[in-house]
Amino acid sequence: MNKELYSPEKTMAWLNNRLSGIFPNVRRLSRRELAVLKGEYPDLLQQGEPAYRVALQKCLVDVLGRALSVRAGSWTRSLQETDLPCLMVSPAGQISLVFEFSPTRGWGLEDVSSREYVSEFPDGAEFCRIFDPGVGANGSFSAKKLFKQALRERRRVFVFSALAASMVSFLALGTSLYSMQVYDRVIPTQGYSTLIVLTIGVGIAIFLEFVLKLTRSAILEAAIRDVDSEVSHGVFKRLLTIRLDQFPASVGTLAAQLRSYETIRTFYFAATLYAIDIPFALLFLCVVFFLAGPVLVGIILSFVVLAVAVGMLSRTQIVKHTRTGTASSNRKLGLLVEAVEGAEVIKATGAGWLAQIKWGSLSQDAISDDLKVRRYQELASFASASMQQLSYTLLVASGAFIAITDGTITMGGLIACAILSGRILTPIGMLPGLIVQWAHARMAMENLEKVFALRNDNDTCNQPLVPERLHGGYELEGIRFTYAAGGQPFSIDKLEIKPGEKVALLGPIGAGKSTLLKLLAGVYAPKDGRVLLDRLDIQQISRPHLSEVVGYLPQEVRLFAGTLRENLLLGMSDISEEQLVAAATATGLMPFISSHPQGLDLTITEGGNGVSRGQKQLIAFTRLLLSHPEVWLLDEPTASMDDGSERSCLMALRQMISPENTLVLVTHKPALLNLVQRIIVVTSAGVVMDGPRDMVIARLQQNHQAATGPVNQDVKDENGGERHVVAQGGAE
Ligand SMILES: Nc1ncnc2c1ncn2[C@@H]1O[C@H](COP(=O)(O)OP(=O)(O)OP(=O)(O)O)[C@@H](O)[C@H]1O
Repeated sequence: MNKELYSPEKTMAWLNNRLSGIFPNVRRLSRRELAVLKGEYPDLLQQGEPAYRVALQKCLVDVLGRALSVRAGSWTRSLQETDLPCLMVSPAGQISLVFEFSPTRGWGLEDVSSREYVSEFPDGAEFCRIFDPGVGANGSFSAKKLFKQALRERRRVFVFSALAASMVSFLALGTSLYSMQVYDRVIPTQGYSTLIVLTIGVGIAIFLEFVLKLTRSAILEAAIRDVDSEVSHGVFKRLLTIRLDQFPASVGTLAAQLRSYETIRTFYFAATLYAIDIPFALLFLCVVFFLAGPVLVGIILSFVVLAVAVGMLSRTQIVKHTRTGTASSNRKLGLLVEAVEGAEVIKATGAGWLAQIKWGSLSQDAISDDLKVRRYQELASFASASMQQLSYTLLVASGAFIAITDGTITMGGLIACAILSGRILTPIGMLPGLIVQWAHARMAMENLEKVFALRNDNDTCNQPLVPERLHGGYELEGIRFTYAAGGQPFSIDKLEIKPGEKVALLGPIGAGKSTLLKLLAGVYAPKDGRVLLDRLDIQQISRPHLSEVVGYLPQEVRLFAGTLRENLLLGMSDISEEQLVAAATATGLMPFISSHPQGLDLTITEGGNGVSRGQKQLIAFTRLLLSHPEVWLLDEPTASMDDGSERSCLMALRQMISPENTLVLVTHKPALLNLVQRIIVVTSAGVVMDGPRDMVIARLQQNHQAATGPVNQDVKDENGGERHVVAQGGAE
């Protein structure tokens, strides 16, 4: 037995490499993350029965797939060329990757230690397709692809649905032919025994139809749940990979756009089921033709034309009003979010009435469009119901007329046609509603595609770089960056930061210091020019890898709902309790943790409510210390701290930042300048001063004195010594 094939550690490492090689947007897990996953599979795979190993290997694929954010399809016993790449588990519990099919060499198989071509798979082997939801062949995301992929995966459900629909239709045919037989044969001949047999037969048919419908509905429900989970997974994944500078300004619009996948999913299912039912309506139409001739078929076809016309007419109006209505309701949602988050300011400034007026006017717009959409929807549904009744009446009247005048239709035949017409007219009557649903789904898809069209992290390269080690040397040349909302572009002609340099960025408010820091963190991409980190384009370095190496502490600290411990360990998995306590002690967070009865399990509510601004900053700071980055990018890290906390944080930074680590610091606090040897002064015109710390401070003070007279304010630095405040606006 080849033990390597059963080793979860080796299998995971091998699959991790192979899958991230196959799918351009799949990030390779770090050794640390793999170690955590592996913890779930203590050498169990090497023991046990083959069947047990097979189950564990499947579990391993599932867990690893979820961690890598790829999806494993359902396990099957057959394999087609179109299903590649896929994973195979042999009956002995060996896992292999089926990577290609060659007409001459056969199936390409690879496992932990070898590669080979085989013409046949071992008996009882099981396969599962591996795919990246929403990712096209060229690595591009598209909402349409995401849905198509999810539905294609469940094509078996639709095949079953079609089969069930065909059986239900034949059973329905039985019910209508039963009426015909009763009227034409049983009543004239008084055939009681025939009546009993026919009635029992129809009773069984009705029961079977009921069971089939229940089964079909349960299977479809499961498929809807699966599609929903897959699509929502893909949509959320897309949200997480949008590059930060691409995020739309309105939260309401973005949330509504992302949520719209539910409308699309509902339509896709309704349309697919409708399409499955249509051939059977045609079958019934043929039966009507044979029983009653072309006149009755003509009446039904006229109803089809009218139903489509009603649907299309109302669709145009619905699209128009949905478009304007959606914009208003998105703005309403945005205002709601703003009002909740800014409740403090609204109360303090007494601006509630202004928000109320805005809310009122947006509500009016939204409701008036909503009502118009509703009106056209109802118009379509009432018109189709009336037309359906009219067609039925016309059908019966014409049938009766034919039966009286030339007798080509028997009474039984007419009754069978009337029953069958219900089966044909009902789906046709649903057509206007479906057309309306299509209009909504198309708009939802348009909105979702707008989100999918936003640029994402690492979208300039197919296989993002994962360098073994980054030293933190930056080179920026010809940088030009503009916010999507517009405004003055931020530009830098040339800037170099050597590995291990400790730099402060100073400048007046709104000069672009935070923007520059985000460019250095790689979360923003410049419009022109490139930010190079260790000579590599930072946009080509894998985003998750960059997050591990580059520690970026933003100005606005955001905590997430959960516990304090979860917030401190965000994105990290192998931090021990001792390390956590040591970091919290170093930053001065420990007294806060100890003073609270829940300690590290303190509940943090959505948006980080429940802790003060300074505490939030301390938590974020402690989190950064725990992550041990190579490059430290700090945006006013102590802005909300008191002197004591600031001193603790400064000491912690001194201890943690090694001489090899690069530090870029934005600050308005003089005490922090003790950490750096170089100062870069930035204004809206770009870099205006750059040099050794003391020289730049001296020049800034000279500029300040020249502008305002010799007024210098002295403050104590972190060690209690006197320092001069650096004039932030002095460079202007
Ligand atoms: N999300 C945004 N959308 C549009 N413009 C923005 C956005 N964020 C910042 N700006 C603009 O970009 C410019 C630079 O902003 P930035 O936050 O980088 O300045 P800063 O030097 O860090 O200021 P401060 O010292 O106040 O933090 C400002 O004029 C600001 O108005």
